[in-house]
Amino acid sequence: MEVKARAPGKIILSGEHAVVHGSTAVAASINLYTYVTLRFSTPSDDQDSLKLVLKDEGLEFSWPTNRIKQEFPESSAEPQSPAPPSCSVESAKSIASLVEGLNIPEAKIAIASGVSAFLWLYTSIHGFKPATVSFTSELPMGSGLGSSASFCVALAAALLACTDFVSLDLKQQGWQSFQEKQLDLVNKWAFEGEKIIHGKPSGIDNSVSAYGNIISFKSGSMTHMKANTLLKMLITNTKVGRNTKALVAGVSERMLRHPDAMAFVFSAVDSISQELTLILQSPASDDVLSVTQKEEKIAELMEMNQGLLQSMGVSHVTIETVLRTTLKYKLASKLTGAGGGGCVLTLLPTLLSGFVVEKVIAELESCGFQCFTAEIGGKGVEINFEVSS
Ligand SMILES: Nc1ncnc2c1ncn2[C@@H]1O[C@H](COP(=O)(O)OP(=O)(O)OP(=O)(O)O)[C@@H](O)[C@H]1O
Ligand SMILES: C[C@@](O)(CCO)CC(=O)[O-]
Ligand SMILES: [Mg+2]
Repeated sequence: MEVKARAPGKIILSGEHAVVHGSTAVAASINLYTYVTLRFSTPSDDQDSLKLVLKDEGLEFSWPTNRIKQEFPESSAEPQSPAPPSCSVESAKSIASLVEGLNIPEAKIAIASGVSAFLWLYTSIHGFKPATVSFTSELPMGSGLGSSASFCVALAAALLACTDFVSLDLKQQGWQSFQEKQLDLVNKWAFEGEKIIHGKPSGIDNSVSAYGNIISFKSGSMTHMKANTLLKMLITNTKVGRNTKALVAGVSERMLRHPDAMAFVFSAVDSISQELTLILQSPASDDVLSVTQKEEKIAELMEMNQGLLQSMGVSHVTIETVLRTTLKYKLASKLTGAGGGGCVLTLLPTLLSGFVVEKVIAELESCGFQCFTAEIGGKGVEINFEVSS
């Protein structure tokens, strides 16, 4: 049996980091995906191992099923429960031992946390069943666009689609969506994977990757919004690599050093995200004046949020360069995702001429950055049972 899943990346319009500490954040899916293909081995394959293929990295890993059984003697080849367990200290040790033997090249060592999340989700759902699981992604990894969450959501979706916990139409052609209850399950499992990669995720990234659209998220509860206001964002990748786990830990340390001041920062971010939620939920309008007024408010909220992100210590010299460059064209920008490098959003107002957009992009790209646009607020994770020839 072969199944494919794809899960989108995301942009955070407001509230990253503060959301980890209970503030509201607003995020939207983007039309860049991580794809996974899962194929269980058949007796004729004569394959008694679990294979992981990371196509973009040119990496392939394999674990004999006996080796997995040795680390997880309690696991079975059939899924035991629909509810995701959290990775215990014992299981984390077993996973570390399975990852240690892989000899991941030093330059690609960041991949180890993704491999660990893979092993945890796979063995928790399908035990030691032999299979080949391949990934490819349109998202730049570790750049603030939710590559880790889309990796976990796509994987959880493909794994659960092959269990009795989720019923899908195996004969339907092309991509199909999950029902709400099934999405809840996929999202819960993906969150466990994100915990392995991030340490302390808020859950916003996996939620927006699972459900799609635009969501306003606070302490695990969310309001789903359709994109009433058509937002056009330029995404600039500074190409400075960073790691969400370390950045989230850095903000928590600052919180411990300055609890009162940071509580005000988080509270200000909460107000910004709530105001943004109201703007995005307000009825769509064809009237140019009201569209422009909305965009001006959104631009100002983005600038205020960026200032607060700076005070959390998660900006970066390259992010500041993007901010300065876009400000020359009177355009508002903010970092998106964990910051520390990665991607920056710039609001492109409806009335902005294509000529100006081209000039901004040219100037940003002359600094060595990479610019692109993406569609915002599309579908979440989907599944496909078509067997490719
Ligand atoms: N396609 C993939 N294959 C393997 N591992 C992946 C893949 N995508 C993401 N990962 C794992 O996720 C890590 C990047 O996650 P991280 O949370 O730091 O960045 P991000 O998710 O891209 O950005 P943000 O969390 O700010 O949105 C990678 O180092 C790797 O371990
Ligand atoms: C930095 C953070 O707020 C967003 C990363 O995309 C972390 C999280 O919410 O899990
Ligand atoms: Mg991430």
